[in-house]
This record gives sequence, structure tokens and C-alpha cells, in this order.
Amino acid sequence: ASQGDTGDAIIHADEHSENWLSYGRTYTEQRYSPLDEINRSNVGNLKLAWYFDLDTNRGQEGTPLVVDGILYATTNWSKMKALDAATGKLLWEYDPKVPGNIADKGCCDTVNRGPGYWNGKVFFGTFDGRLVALDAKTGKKVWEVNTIPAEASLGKQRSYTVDGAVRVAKGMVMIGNGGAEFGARGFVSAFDAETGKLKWRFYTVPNSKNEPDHAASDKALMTKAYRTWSPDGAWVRQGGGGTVWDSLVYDPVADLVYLAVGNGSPWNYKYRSDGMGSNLFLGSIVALKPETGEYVWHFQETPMDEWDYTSVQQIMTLDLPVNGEKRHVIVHAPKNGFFYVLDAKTGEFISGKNYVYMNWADGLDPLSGRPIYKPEALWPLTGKEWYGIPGDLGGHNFAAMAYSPKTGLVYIPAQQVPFVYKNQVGGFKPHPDSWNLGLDMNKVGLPDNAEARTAFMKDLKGMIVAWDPEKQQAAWTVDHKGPWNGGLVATGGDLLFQGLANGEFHAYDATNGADLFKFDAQSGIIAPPITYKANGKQYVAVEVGWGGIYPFFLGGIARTSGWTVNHSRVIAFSLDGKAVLPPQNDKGFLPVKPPANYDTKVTDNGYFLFQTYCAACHGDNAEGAGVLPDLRWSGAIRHQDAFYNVAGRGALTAYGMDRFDTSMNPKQIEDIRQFILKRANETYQREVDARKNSSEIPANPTIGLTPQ
Ligand SMILES: O=C(O)c1cc(C(=O)O)c2c(n1)C(=O)C(=O)c1cc(C(=O)O)[nH]c1-2
Ligand SMILES: [Ca+2]
Repeated sequence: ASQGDTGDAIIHADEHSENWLSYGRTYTEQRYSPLDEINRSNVGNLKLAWYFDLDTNRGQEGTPLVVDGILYATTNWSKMKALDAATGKLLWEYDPKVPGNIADKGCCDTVNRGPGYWNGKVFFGTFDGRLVALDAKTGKKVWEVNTIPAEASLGKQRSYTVDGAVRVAKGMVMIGNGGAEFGARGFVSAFDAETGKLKWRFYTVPNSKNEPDHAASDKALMTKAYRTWSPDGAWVRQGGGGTVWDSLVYDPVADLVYLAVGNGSPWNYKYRSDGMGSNLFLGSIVALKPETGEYVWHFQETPMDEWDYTSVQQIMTLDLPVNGEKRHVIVHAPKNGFFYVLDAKTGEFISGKNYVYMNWADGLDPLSGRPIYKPEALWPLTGKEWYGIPGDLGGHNFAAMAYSPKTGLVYIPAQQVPFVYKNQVGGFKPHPDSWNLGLDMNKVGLPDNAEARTAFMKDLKGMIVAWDPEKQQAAWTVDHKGPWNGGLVATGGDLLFQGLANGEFHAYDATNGADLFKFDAQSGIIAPPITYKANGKQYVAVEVGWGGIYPFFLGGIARTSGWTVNHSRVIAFSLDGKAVLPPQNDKGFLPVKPPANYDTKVTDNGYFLFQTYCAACHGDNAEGAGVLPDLRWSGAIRHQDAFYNVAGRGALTAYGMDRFDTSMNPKQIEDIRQFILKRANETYQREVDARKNSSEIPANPTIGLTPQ
């Protein structure tokens, strides 16, 4: 089959090094650019060339594309901006008008990871499940489809959101979705790039009745997957999970599409599948035929997932010597902490080694690649609390890794964030408008005693791991202040670029990690940089904007990665840039003395409800991290009616704050307010004192914490 002009250009990207045509630059997803005008000898003189302020001050995770001098960036709330790549001037913009009240239908901020390009059109997914095709020159809509079929969206617990980057190959646009924290059955759809007509759909977990869905996945699910699930676990009502919310790759060498499949729904393996079976295709890579979506092979990295160990992380292909023979392989660093090398054509396990510290397995079986589980890590089966490393955010999350064929190293934006897993008390009980994990929501936050909390904070780490895929060992590492830093790009100038959680943008020497350049971008960076040429000059660009699940959920503790307040922008650098950012705003969320009285009889219940319904956006234990309002200092907590207007009746739905009177009664919402008042009182003085430090982060965040 013909690849068409765009496919050829993506495959032969080095002949078009001025452009960035696909999410990972080429179908290999190596994020390597041969451009070398900016290199180790001159990067110290890199200057800001332009900046473009965004109208969405939430997490920005997008990889922009560059096609012939135009930069296409998707932003939070699924908006698209087309900018002049040399000047940052806005050429056109498109807002699909995602309704604000659905922000809480997704787990992890209303982010968008990027557009796709094919034959004069740009494509992107929207948080409410649509796929939009625009004319790349004018920004006019060509077609739009709803990617969520009616049979998948039935019922309150089916909560689908689309925030992943689309991939385009062979004239078709492919997209998955998220939702496994709520209740979802994952699938990927492929649409004709010209018309938007559905070509095929592949579900990643079985039909609960083992009936055909009349989808490309029917045979594989009915013959291979169904028997790896219990017939009547909670998955039957909760969808089973397996969402493909990030990586989804076409490989022109093997002529296969690879799906990177996510975690179980609910997480709790005992409730989900009665503690039985490996639960295919959770935590797997699944290979399909591009034309039909027909199953070819799968490799399951985390059988019986119960830790949110998604395998959705970026799938990269490269040619690697294995026992003296060059092989076309997939390299993969999923959440579970192991670095896998698989044969791309067959899925055969070649090797695997942990790229970060882990405490849940004693390595991989050398033949099958299956993890050798530590029995105490299987928390739904032991019934005991489990302090897991990696935790639910993984040793590596969506931040894209890069590979340099010059150094032979894979650069992983890695991290360590522990998580406490414990069974939901009294069996599985789903809540509408909330995460439904089968976990004790009183435990999902940080440990509540000072000692355990201090230990938890010591365990927080962020770093670049420069990994040698042939030797399966780290060549070197660069340590950051804390977790949740941006993705990476590697260049022919022997450079690595990365933005950090503390708002700094850096260039490192790709051979040894030496820090060669630093720029203060004023807001945490979680997106991956790109590099391109416009008018013959090399630029490096990145989306700036702190957010995503780490600051949302971990709240105050996430400030220890280096506290910034969200000011979202696209910024671009060149060697002769002359732009200057405006002076930085004050850090927001100054503590305001709260009313002194609250009802201690209801604050425990308020804590439980807060952790169940509010913490995933407003921060563990009601401490914010600089993106969404820190409720402790909000005017809305000062009066029962004011709080009910927002939390109950939805006064701020247009801004992303859903109404909760459908899931909680007024008394429950009032209990939450009483709990926030308690937290505001407990932490007020600590936060006032912290504003006297230069970091404005409390020296000891455990002060002012009363045991629950
Ligand atoms: O299971 C899912 O369906 C799902 C979806 C998403 C998402 O759509 O962003 C995330 C996750 N899981 C997840 O586990 C995770 O750590 C995560 C981080 C982020 C982010 O953008 O900050 N999204 C997601
Ligand atoms: Ca997940």
C-alpha cells in the first residue's frame, strides 16, 4: 500500500529535518532530530526567540507539530493554535468548546498531548471524546466524529475522555481514550483521514458476556482474552479498563500498529476479577494489522495489574544489536519500572531490567519476561496495606523519552513516587463522579503520621536515566529536585533538552549529562520539547504549564519539585533570539486567615469525602500545588451557602468545576467544608511562615498535621 506523501515524509524525516511531522517526530518515536546548528559549543548562548501566551492556565502536555514554517500546538481544554514557527504570531486558532463540567470525568487534568498531520489536514482529539479534522492552512473544520460509540458510553460509570495525541498512518487517523480510574472498557478506533469514516475498532478487554462487538477485536478477545478473567468480577460492570490513553504507534518496518494498553478497572484485582487470571490485555503491548485492526501478537508486561501499572507509555522502535545480530526492536519503559526490549515483528521477549528502584518484583523471568512477584506486593490478596514503588504514577509516565543513534542511549524522564494501596472497606462500592478503584480512599493520600510522611517525602525523586538498551544498564543519571519533569528531545548537536517541574528549561550534553544551559520559564514544564527550522534557522520550542495528575492529586507535596504558579505559554529559542518574558507574577494562593471555628464531629467524614471526590484536583488533604484554587484560602469556604453554590449547584462549571449535588447530599458537602476549614486552621501559620523562605515551600510540611 502507498504511504502517500505525508507518510513518506514522516518515514524519511531526516530529509525534511526542518519539520516535525508526527508526535515522536518519526514513526520510530525516537524524538531524535539530526539538526546541529545548536550544539554543545554554542548552546550556552541560546536565547528566547518568541513566546505565545495561552488562554488555558492548566497543565500543558502537547508536542507541537511543525509543517513548512507553521507550528501546530494543542493546549489544555483541547484547543488548537497555529503559530508562525519563526515569530510565534498567531495564524489561526480553533476551540472545540469542550464543556467545563466534564473536567472531573477524566482523572488527570484536561490536558491534550498533541495533533497529527496528514495531507493538508491537522487532527486532534477533544476531552469530550471527539476527533476533529481541520484544514491546516485555514483552520476551517473539515470533519468531526464522536469516537465513543453509544454501547461504550452506557451507564454512569463509563467515563471516557480523550487527551492522547492522535497518530496518522496509511491515510487513517488512530485515537484511544482514558477513563480506567472511573469505569471504562478501553478501545482504539481508526478513521479515514479524508472522510472521518470509521475503518476499524479494537477493544482491549473482553466483552463481559463474551459476545461479539462486531469489532476487529472479536476473535482475539473471545479466543484468548475472555478466559483470563473471572466470569463475574466487578469488571463486568466497570468495563475492565485497558484504556489506550497515550502511546499508539504505526511501525512501517514491521507494518504493524502497536497499542500500549493501560490498567485495570477497578484497580483492585480481587474485586475486579475475583483474584483470578492474568486479565488480558491489561498492561500489555498489542500488535495489529494496520488495514483491518486484526490481532497479530501481544506481550503482557503486568499480568493481574493492581497498581495502575499501565503499559501506555511511549513505544519506541530502533535497530539494536542482540547477540551480534541487528534486530528491529521495541524498547519500552512502562510505569512498572522495567525496561523491555521486544522483537517488533513477533513480540518475542528479548530482555528486561529495572530502570528505577522497585520493590514489587524480584526481576523478570528470563524466558517469558513475566515479573517475579513479591507475595506481599499482591495487596488485594494479602488484605494488607502495600507501600509500592513505583506507585500509581509509575517510574515513567507520559513524559516522552528520547533516543540518540549517536550515543546509542535511551533518555528516560524517570521518577519515584510511592503509593499506599489498601482494599476498600466492605467490598467494592462505586461512587458516581469519583474515582472507583476498589481502594480505601482514606489511604490514597500521603501517610498521615509525621514520621511516615517524612519518609514518603524522602522517597520522592525525579531524574533523567540515560539507559543503554544493549547492556540493559544506566550509563549515567541527572538528578532533579523532585518528580514530574518534562519529556526529552535528543539532537544531532549532541544535546538533550528538557523542561523541569521547577520552571527551568535546560540543555544537557547527550554524552554525559553535563548541564549546559538554563532558562527560567516561570512555570513548571511537563511537555516534551521539539526542534525544527524556520527560514533556515534552528529553533527549540516547548509548551510551558504546570499541571497533570501529580500536582493535582499530591497537592502541597508536589511543590517540593520547585513551586511555580501556572502561566501557560509556548516558548521558542534560537541562537540569536531577542525576546524577554514579562516579569513573573507573584505566587498566587497567599494564605488568608480562615474562620477559627469548625465542627470536629464531622471532619473525619469530610476528609473521607474530600479524598473521594475532591483530592484528585484540589490536592491531597486539601493542600493545592499552584494550578487549581487552593481551597484553604478560598472565599467560598467562609459560608455554607457560598460553598454549596460552587460545590453543589455548579456556579463554576464553565471553569471546570463540576456540580456534586447529584453525587452528594447537602450535609455531605457541608462536611467537606468543615474539613477544609480544619485544614486551613491547621496549616495557616505554617504557610505564612513559609512565605518567608525564598522557595515559599514549608520547610517541614508535616507541621500542622493532626492524625486522622
Ligand atoms: O487509566 C486511564 O484511563 C488513565 C488515563 C489518563 C489520562 O487520560 O490522562 C492517565 C492515567 N490513566 C494514569 O494512570 C496516569 O498516571 C496519568 C497521568 C496523566 C497526566 O496527564 O498527568 N494522565 C493519566
Ligand atoms: Ca490509569
